[in-house]
Amino acid sequence: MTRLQELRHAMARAGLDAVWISDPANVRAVSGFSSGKDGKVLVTQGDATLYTDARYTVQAAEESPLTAFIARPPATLEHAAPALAGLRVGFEADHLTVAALEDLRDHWPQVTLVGVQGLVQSLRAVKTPGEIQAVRDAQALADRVFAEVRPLIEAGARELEIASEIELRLRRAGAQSAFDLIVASGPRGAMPHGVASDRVIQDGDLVTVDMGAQLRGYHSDMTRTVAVGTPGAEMARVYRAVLEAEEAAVRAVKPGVRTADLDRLARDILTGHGLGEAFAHSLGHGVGLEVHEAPSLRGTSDDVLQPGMIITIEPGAYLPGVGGVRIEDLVLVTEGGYEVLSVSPKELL
Ligand SMILES: CSCC[C@H](N)C(=O)N[C@@H](C)C(=O)N[C@@H](C)C(=O)O
Repeated sequence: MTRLQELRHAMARAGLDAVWISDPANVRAVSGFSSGKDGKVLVTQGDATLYTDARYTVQAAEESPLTAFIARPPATLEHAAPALAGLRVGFEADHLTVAALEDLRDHWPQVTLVGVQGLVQSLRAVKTPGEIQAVRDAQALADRVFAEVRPLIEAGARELEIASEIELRLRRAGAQSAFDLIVASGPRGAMPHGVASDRVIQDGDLVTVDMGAQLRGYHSDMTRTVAVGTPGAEMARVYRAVLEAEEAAVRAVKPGVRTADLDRLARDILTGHGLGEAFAHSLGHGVGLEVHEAPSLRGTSDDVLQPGMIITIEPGAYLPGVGGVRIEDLVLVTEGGYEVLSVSPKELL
C-alpha cells in the first residue's frame, strides 16, 4: 500500500473526507516534493493536489507524481474551495498557525474544519524501503565522518573546531548537519544539548559528540562519549553504567515491544547505579524526515515497535558541575528484532 493509500484509510477511520497538509515533512512524505515548507497538499478520497508557487514549477513536476497547482494564497485556497464544500476537512492542529486557520475559515465557509494531530506522522513512523536506505546512507556518512574526526578530539582542541570539522566533511559529501552539533567536554557534558562552544578540551575530559547527517532530506542521529587521556574513576563508572543501559535496551528492541517499557528498562539499570535522577530525558525517538519524529521512547508513550521503524536508543547521565555521558545508537526495527545502523566504536579509551 502506498503512503497516500494508507493516509486515505487513516482519514476514513478519523471520519474525514479530506485533509489539508501543511507540515513541511508531511508535505514531503505524501507528495515527494522536497521543498515542503513552500508547499501544501490537499488529499481527498479521490484526488491529491500539491499546491506550490512558480519558483517550484519544474521541481514539483520532477519530484512529485501529484497534480501540481501553481499559485500563491489566496488563489490556492480559492482553487480548492468548490471541491470541498460540505465536507469534513482535517487540518494539522500541531502545525497550522492561528492566522493560517483563520484563512482557511475565511476561504472555505462551507467546510467543517477538524483539527487532527499525528495523522501523517504516525504513518511516517514505519519507513518504506527507500526511506530506510536513505537513513542508512546518512548514518554511514556520519560514521565515516566521526572516524575521520575522532583523532582530532584531544587536549588543546576547541569544541568548535571539532564541530566545524564535522560540518565541513558532511558538506563536502553533499550532506549537512542534521542539527546544531553537540560537542560538550568536561563539565559541559552535564548539558544534554551542550552545543559546541569555544571551550578548550582538557586532559582527562569526557567529550560527548552528538551528530547527525541530513542527506536527501533524511536524517541520522548518533552520540558517542569519548575520553581524552584517562578519565577520573567516577566518570568511568558513569560511562560503564550508561553503556550497560544502552546495550540492554538495544538488545530488547523487537516488534511488539512497548517503547515505554524500553525506557523503563534503561532507567531501572541507571537507577540501580544511583543514576536514575541523572537520566534527564527520554530513551529515544524515531528518526527520518525529521530528527525527532514518531515513535516516542518516553515513559508516558503508548507507542509499540513495528518492523520498519527507525529509532534511537540514547540513555545518558548528567551530573551538574562534574560532567556527563550519553551513548546513542540508531536502530532499525526488523521482523526478527533489530539492526544497529550506527557502527562507530563505543570503547571509552
Ligand atoms: C536538537 S536535535 C538533538 C538530537 C539529539 N541527538 C537528541 O535526540 N537528544 C535527546 C536527548 C533528545 O532531545 N530527546 C528528546 C526526544 C526528549 O527526550 O525530549
